[in-house]
Amino acid sequence: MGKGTIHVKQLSKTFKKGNVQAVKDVTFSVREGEFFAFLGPNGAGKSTTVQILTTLINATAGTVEVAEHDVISKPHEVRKHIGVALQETGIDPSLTGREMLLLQCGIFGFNKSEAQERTQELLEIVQLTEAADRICGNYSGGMRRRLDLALTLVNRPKILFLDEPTTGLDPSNRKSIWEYLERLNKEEGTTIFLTTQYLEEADVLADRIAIIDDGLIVAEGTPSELKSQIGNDLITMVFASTEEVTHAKATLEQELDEADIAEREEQLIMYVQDGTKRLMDVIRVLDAHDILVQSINVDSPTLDDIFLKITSENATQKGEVNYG
Ligand SMILES: Nc1ncnc2c1ncn2[C@@H]1O[C@H](COP(=O)(O)OP(=O)(O)OP(=O)(O)O)[C@@H](O)[C@H]1O
Repeated sequence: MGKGTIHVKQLSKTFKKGNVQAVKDVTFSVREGEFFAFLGPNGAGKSTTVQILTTLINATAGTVEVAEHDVISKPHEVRKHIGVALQETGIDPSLTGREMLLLQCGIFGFNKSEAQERTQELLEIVQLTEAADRICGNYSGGMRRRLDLALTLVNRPKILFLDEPTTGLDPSNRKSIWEYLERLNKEEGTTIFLTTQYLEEADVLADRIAIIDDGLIVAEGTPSELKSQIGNDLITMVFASTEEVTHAKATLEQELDEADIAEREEQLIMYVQDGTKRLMDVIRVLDAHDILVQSINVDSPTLDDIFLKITSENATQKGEVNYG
């Protein structure tokens, strides 16, 4: 236990409007000082979960404890220990960056000199010292995100919630946000709960990842645990047409025991434990059946592969279309 922990049990949220079940019986915990990523496509239920965890909306069912307090019965206690940066920033375009920060310090009860000191410190952390006295309305998207991050850090929160903090940013701005977050997590021990659609972001930053799809957690683990779930290697085969792909898949499944193969456009992806050894079998089968393959490679899986595999299995189980 500790102020930097999150415990979520059987959390569900149904929006009456449209009768949308946005979150379905979700259970997970985040440890003190952990960097936790909630990874999922558009509409998966990430923002809804963040809004419940940060006391902004109520759950339909389940229990949520953040910083050792129940979000329903003790929302004010929870808010004392958290920082929240949502997708829409709460920045007033007519104020300067410095004014925004001073205002935020005031909200948290800092006196004038404390507020000035903390503001200067935060401007330096997010590298906005030079732009501090310009109005926020003229800031670039990246600068606005950095200011937003600084605003969430004013009260030195034990837990920081970030809802897609780098969506829409260019690679260099994304990288600098990553660096601040890593520093904050490593040096200050801040627990970070981050939602993202970017696999690379979760892979680079997170100690642990939960993959959410259609309101359900479909996988959870460290980046390497998730990668090893689907085999150590991938054999990727490219064919000239989708008919060839379908024919090759059926043939390989018939000839090779327990072949785990997915279709993706003109490609077949085969999940295997030992890629180099299995490659020989694959070539032998394709050759024996006169199936022409345009290219064939052995690679290690990325989180992208895991994501596609898991979410397509989830869709198949529900009888929806496969990604193939
Ligand atoms: N206030 C609301 N009223 C009705 N439905 C809602 C509301 N907010 C979200 N939803 C629905 O709940 C589902 C989950 O939405 P949510 O915003 O949590 O997804 P997300 O994973 O954050 O997506 P994105 O990456 O696009 O932000 C979606 O189907 C969405 O349309």
